Amino acid sequence: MLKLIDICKTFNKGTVNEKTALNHLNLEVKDGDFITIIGSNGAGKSTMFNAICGGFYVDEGFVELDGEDITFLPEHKRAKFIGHLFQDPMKGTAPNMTIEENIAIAYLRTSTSQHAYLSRVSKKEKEQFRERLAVLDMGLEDRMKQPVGLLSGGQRQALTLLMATMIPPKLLLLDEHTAALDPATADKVLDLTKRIVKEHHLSCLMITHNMHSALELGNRTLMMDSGRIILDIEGKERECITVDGLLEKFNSGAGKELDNDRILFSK
Ligand SMILES: Nc1ncnc2c1ncn2[C@@H]1O[C@H](COP(=O)(O)OP(=O)(O)OP(=O)(O)O)[C@@H](O)[C@H]1O
Repeated sequence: MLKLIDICKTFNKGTVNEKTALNHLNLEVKDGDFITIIGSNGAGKSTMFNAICGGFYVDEGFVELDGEDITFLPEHKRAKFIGHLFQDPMKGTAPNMTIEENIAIAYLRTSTSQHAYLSRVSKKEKEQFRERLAVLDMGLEDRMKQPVGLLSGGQRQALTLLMATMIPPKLLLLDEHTAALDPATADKVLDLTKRIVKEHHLSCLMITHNMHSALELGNRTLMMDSGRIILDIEGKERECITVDGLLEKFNSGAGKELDNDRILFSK
């Protein structure tokens, strides 16, 4: 459903700070794929997500989604069908607006109606928001009139996930979305992620620095280095591989040892 074809992206071209972040990268995501992504520091993982969601236009190559060329579609238009979560729980929600208003904005995001105003969200729709919030099991359904800025990082990340999937996106991008949370909260948000992805049969790409999560979640794992995908495993090969085996594959694919301490600590 998603195709990245020969994508190149270089930052600060022609200066001493020139950096090739994506180097002829190719990827084909099948409908319903839940892909975990792991890689060295500065491998280009977040840049690949930006290429997909339109954070910038790529220098070379094409981005196709469901057969449509979206290479030059602006980010705000792609946001109608691509959900994107970041490591920072403060991103993705408006802190001074209430939980209810934030959800309403997410709900109206895909609307093409000229009358899609917050004030037009009906009582019945608000009741649906409440039901969805209750599923998070964080008591947020009783705090709908409170500003989002009062929530903890974990509550905010769970809410952002709910908002990104309120109207199921064609593609969900998760950029280390649990990395800033304490372990117990991170587990809760990961569980929720699994449930939501399964419930809506979403196609999902998730960057993680946790090698166990990379192998346990989803159906396919990519490893990246120097702007390229150096390993792409699924099926039996993925089922049988251990964390050490994955590291060995990285070393032989990249021709060097993995330099990401956060990943190595999670081993
Ligand atoms: N806007 C930018 N301007 C200049 N250089 C950038 C920009 N964004 C990314 N880079 C550089 O491109 C390279 C790839 O960065 P990217 O953030 O995609 O890596 P990553 O794999 O997500 O890394 P990490 O795991 O360390 O977060 C890095 O060298 C980074 O410094």
